[in-house]
Amino acid sequence: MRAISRTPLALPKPPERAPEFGRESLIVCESLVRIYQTGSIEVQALQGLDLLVGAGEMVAVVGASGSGKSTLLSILAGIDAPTAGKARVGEWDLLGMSRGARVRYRRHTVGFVRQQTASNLVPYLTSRQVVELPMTAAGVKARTRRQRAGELLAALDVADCADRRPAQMSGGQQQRVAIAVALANQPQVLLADEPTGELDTTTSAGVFEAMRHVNREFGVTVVVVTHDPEVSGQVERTIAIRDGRTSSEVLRRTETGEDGDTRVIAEEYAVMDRAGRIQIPREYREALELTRRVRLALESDHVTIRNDPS
Ligand SMILES: Nc1ncnc2c1ncn2[C@@H]1O[C@H](COP(=O)(O)OP(=O)(O)OP(=O)(O)O)[C@@H](O)[C@H]1O
Repeated sequence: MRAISRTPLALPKPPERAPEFGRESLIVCESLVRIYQTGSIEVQALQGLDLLVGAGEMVAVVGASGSGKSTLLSILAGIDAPTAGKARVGEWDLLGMSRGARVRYRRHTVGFVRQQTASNLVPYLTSRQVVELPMTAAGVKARTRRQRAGELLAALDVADCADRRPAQMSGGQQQRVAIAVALANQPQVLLADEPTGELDTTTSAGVFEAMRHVNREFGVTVVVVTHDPEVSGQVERTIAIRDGRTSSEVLRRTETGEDGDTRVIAEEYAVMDRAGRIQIPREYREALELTRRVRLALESDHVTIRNDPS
């Protein structure tokens, strides 16, 4: 229950019809719900998550273990289907897809890189062969396949690994080849679930730089789940998920000071859902002893939240 103080303000009239949520975005999740049922136990992995990602963006998704990051990525990858809500990637509505559409979506629109280096590749295939595999499935001609595989391996700095099998490569090289595989059919979106989780810090930085490179070079939109603050600190937008919902976002920009030095400015924002709900961080609530009932007041350019002394 909130007390809303009545400040006499002339409010602008709301538009007659609200614009469609995320109309301009490539990836749109709205009130996304995923419930897993195991026997009589129900787990709500996603509990009304909202997310917008624009074409060409590179974003990191962070959150505690069990917060729903992998579930979100599996849904975006077309591997898992949501229980309710809305999920759209480009033209594709991920809730109502037929089996055939799902195959086409996974083959052409998204590429997926997993954490386990070994599970991204095939032990008996060379890098060139494994990069060609998705193109063969898509009916790409042999000459084009060979040429594109060579270009991708070169772009990811593993051209020298073209004739090697996974066992003959380092973990970092394997993940670079895995990114090349994920990009084989020129997807709009590259999804990576903890792609550097099994790698040491230096190797992980190199693999992450390779993803930034493909984001810039090929314009592919990248969504990367990570636990690594080093990784999330290098993208312009980090989305934090808590209990199956988007809780906050950090935006980073580079600024050049008067001394000519460039520095990164990071600002954290709370995320408001479409119903107007926001989560006030615990330290703010504790500092002002905000408990169940608070006063909201509309000022000319901001809203205040105050403790209700009564
Ligand atoms: N196939 C499944 N069956 C039942 N419950 C599941 C399944 N997959 C995930 N869950 C549950 O859903 C919740 C979210 O899991 P998810 O793997 O998406 O979290 P996460 O943030 O990726 O965690 P981590 O960082 O540990 O990988 C967890 O409580 C998890 O136990």
